[in-house]
Amino acid sequence: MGYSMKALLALEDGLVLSGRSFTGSGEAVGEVVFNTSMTGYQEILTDPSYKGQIVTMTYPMIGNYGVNLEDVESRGVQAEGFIIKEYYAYPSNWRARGTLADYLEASGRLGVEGIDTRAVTKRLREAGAMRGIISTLDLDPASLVRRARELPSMEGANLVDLVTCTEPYWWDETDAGPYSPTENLQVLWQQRAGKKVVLYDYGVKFNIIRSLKARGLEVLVVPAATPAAAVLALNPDGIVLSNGPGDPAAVTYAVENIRQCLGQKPMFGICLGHQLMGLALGGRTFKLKFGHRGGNQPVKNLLNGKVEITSQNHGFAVDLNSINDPAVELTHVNLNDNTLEGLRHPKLKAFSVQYHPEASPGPHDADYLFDEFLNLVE
Ligand SMILES: NC(=O)CC[C@H](N)C(=O)O
Repeated sequence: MGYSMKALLALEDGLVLSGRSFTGSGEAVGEVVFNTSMTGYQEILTDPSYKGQIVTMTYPMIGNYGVNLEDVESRGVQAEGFIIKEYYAYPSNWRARGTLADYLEASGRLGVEGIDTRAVTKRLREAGAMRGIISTLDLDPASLVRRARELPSMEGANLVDLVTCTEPYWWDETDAGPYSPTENLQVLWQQRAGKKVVLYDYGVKFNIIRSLKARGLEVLVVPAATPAAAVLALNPDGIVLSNGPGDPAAVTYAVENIRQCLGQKPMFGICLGHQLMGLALGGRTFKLKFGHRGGNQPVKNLLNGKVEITSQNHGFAVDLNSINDPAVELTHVNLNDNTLEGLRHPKLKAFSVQYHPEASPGPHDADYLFDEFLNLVE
């Protein structure tokens, strides 16, 4: 609060806009993407799928309800930086434990306000997602644009390795970490009874795990590179493939593990997990122009004709025409651009969706997918 330090935003196409830091001095680099959610900034900032990205919000005022202890989707802020129109520094909410500015600053993340984020969004919609920089340290527009152009592309980037857990752990709401590293997988597995599923952590949002737990499933979270053989040796009741950052095609070891698990156990993939399942089924992924991020994406369920309003955050997609296996059914399609939103392989008891049934933030229309997974498990 009280900061009025000048900050610049530069995009690789040469656009440079001037704003102010609301978190002190700093800099962030990454792919600049827009999110159309009206609320939920804390869930968005802590979603590991935003690794490598600077997020801008189309909603014009951010910070009004502060930050709290519950609305976290991982153990910290994951987005590289945050760009908003107007920061509101005096939170009003009974759950608030602090301000967004302090939260970002404590994580070493730069937040910039005073940017016409709708203009930025229009630019990204026209040109596609772009690499960019926000900075209070380098205020030379030409230098910033040059540096933005030198950043690595999101295409081909394996960012899963940066966000997956390092050791397997059982999820408890009260203790999302630190993870207990000592047990081997088999010993850990025996610690719990009941229906147990393994969740491959590619950068999981906590609400996926909470949604599984709410249905009575025990969830063992395992590092992304855990070999399929080690997972199958546990004889789990099901396998969940989480969301995560970066280019799915770059996570080749995950595709191979999923291929080995398919048909062995019921499987459910979400977002990156869906893309990886698509690849494992022989499909292809590609980068969308500017992606889908927000809580208002209309998706048609082709099995029952119903339209769901969904929560989304992705820049890549599975090519609808790339899966030749006739046993694979397309189950969901995006009504804005007709891209693939869901598929299933009934014989293999596997299904996946590109969007986020766990919401957080966003509508709960697609919550039923967790029930469908529970049915497969049972
Ligand atoms: N939320 C996710 O899992 C994102 C998947 C992938 N990183 C994408 O951008 O498409």
